[in-house]
Amino acid sequence: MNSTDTNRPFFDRVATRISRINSVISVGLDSDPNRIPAHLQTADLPRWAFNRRIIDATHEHTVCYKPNTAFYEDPSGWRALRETIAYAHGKDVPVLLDAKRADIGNTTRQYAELLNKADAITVNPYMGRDSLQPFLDRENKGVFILCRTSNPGGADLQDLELVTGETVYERIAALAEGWNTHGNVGLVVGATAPEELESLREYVPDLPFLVPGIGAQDGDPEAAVTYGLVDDVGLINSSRGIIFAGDDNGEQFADTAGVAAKRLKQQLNQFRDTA
Ligand SMILES: O=c1ccn([C@@H]2O[C@H](COP(=O)(O)O)[C@@H](O)[C@H]2O)c(=O)[nH]1
Repeated sequence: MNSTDTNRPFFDRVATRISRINSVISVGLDSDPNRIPAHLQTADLPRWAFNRRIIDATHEHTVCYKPNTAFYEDPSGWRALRETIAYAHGKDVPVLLDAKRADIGNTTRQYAELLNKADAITVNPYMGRDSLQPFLDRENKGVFILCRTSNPGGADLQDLELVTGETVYERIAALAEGWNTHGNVGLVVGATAPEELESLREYVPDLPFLVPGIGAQDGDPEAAVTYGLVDDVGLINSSRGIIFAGDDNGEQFADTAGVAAKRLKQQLNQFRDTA
């Protein structure tokens, strides 16, 4: 069964890939133009040249690629991203756009077009259900709602306690569960907040998590796996920790990334029930 067949629900496709390659890692393609090795800078599309080599070296360990759109939002960047998505699909790896979108109706309908080519997206719940509806309506695409983010300021708003006694992040999780009418919703919960990860897993036992924050942000890999997965389905992401693993400006950068992806897969597999 194909993991990029959009006739199948996103989380079924992820489950297929997890069991096929025995891995739960998402590789973040945050291909900062300033960090692309010198020998690729003269390519027609340096970010695409870089990503192609990273995909070649890492795909056998990778459940999903997660390009953050921040690194592609210029004309040649969008071209590089389109090529990257098609290439990942050619390796049967789904692509999750980390775009953190949402807006009022007509604008958010336009944002949801980002899903035409990709398999899943991250969205921001701040504007409420109608701002997410066009994403949620795409039944076979994954929608990951920011819940408890990994950055230090994630606590500023998300940890506030409401009059109901819940925290803001718990309220977001409860709302997300109600919005999950097609079974295509997950939450973004950072590995840098292991206690919140644990309490959210109890709060919403059925929602898979996308867990960023291991590697460069020094989050907790054991908590990421233990609480991020539901029936062994979820995505544990590392971006810079893989694609810039050696901080290697030379031609070996892709091999170094491949070794880092394999090592992370093996590290995370120690904490899975089924590995
Ligand atoms: O809470 C969040 C939400 C998203 N991210 C994104 O994930 C990657 C992490 O990159 P690393 O290099 O592995 O630190 C990046 O695209 C962030 O924008 C997050 O870190 N935390």
